[in-house]
Amino acid sequence: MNEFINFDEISRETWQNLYKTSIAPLTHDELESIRSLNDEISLKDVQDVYLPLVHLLRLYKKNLEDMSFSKGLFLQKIVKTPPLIIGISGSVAVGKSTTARLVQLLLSRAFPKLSVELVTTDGFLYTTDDLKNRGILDRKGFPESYDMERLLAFLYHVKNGEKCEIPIYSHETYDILPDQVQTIDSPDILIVEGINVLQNPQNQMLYISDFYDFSIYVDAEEELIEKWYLERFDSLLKLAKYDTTNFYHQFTKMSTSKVVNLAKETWARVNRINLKEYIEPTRNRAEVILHKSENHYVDKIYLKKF
Ligand SMILES: Nc1ncnc2c1ncn2[C@@H]1O[C@H](COP(=O)(O)OP(=O)(O)OP(=O)(O)O)[C@@H](O)[C@H]1O
Ligand SMILES: CC(C)(CO)[C@@H](O)C(=O)NCCC(=O)O
Repeated sequence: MNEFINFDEISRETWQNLYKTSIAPLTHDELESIRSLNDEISLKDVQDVYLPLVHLLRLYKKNLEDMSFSKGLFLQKIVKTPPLIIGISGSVAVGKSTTARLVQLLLSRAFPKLSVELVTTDGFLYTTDDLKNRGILDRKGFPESYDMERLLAFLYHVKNGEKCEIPIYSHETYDILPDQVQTIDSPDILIVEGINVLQNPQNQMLYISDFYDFSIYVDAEEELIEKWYLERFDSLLKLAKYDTTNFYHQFTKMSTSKVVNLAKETWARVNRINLKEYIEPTRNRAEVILHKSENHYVDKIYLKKF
């Protein structure tokens, strides 16, 4: 069966015209803040792809509010609208965090009075020491390397309007930062980004999928993702050159060909296998699939039919 049987495939040309009339163009300051996010982002993509996406998110938000209101009428009590939780998934290095930060910025603009928070599931990875003790240091990113119970509990507390503290992962130290936390204090919208967002742990009482009101899978051909992974590896190395505390510093002393081989091997042995075995199989759980081609250009969008 076609994997996308349950989706409408929408060309970029069709998508960009869907809600054009109702969206105000971005101001100079807004464009500048997007550029400072990542100066490679195509502003045309923002206008053509991400603004209609944010418009669609408005509909899901309205739906959540209407449902809470109707539930309140039924129960004859005030039911507070829970925060809207958006999941963003896809391969390592496909551009999830860049997409997530962009969506955060555009949602903050669409809803200036609301708080829009962003977390990454990387914070729920076990520490390097824990991974070593479990004998799974070479399985970082695979399902067993995350404390999924803790992620599930976190989503439950956020939906319940409670203040939470979660760990922070650093790509620079390649580990959870000791003694640092990110505080999430009852946001109106929470974006959760990570390779495992659409994976399905369940404890005895809770299903993780119940907590997401909307989800996005960022997709691209494997060869392109590998290329972006190798480029990002190179950027991390440049950042690490003079910083002895950085995990990547050790590789800055190696010859270029050795480093390229190491990065290629890590892609092939770890991230590619994870993509094929555990990440890509969750793709059709998303509400929207953003398909990217060369230079992160979004060429197709898939929207779930029902
Ligand atoms: N829209 C975009 N335009 C241009 N470059 C991009 C875009 N999105 C991502 N990139 C680049 O692609 C690389 C990977 O992006 P990013 O760090 O967002 O990926 P990720 O999926 O969050 O990765 P990870 O899971 O490892 O954290 C980075 O070098 C980033 O600068
Ligand atoms: C932290 C994750 C798992 C996800 O962001 C990834 O970036 C990672 O570190 N993977 C392990 C293999 C590698 O070093 O690329």
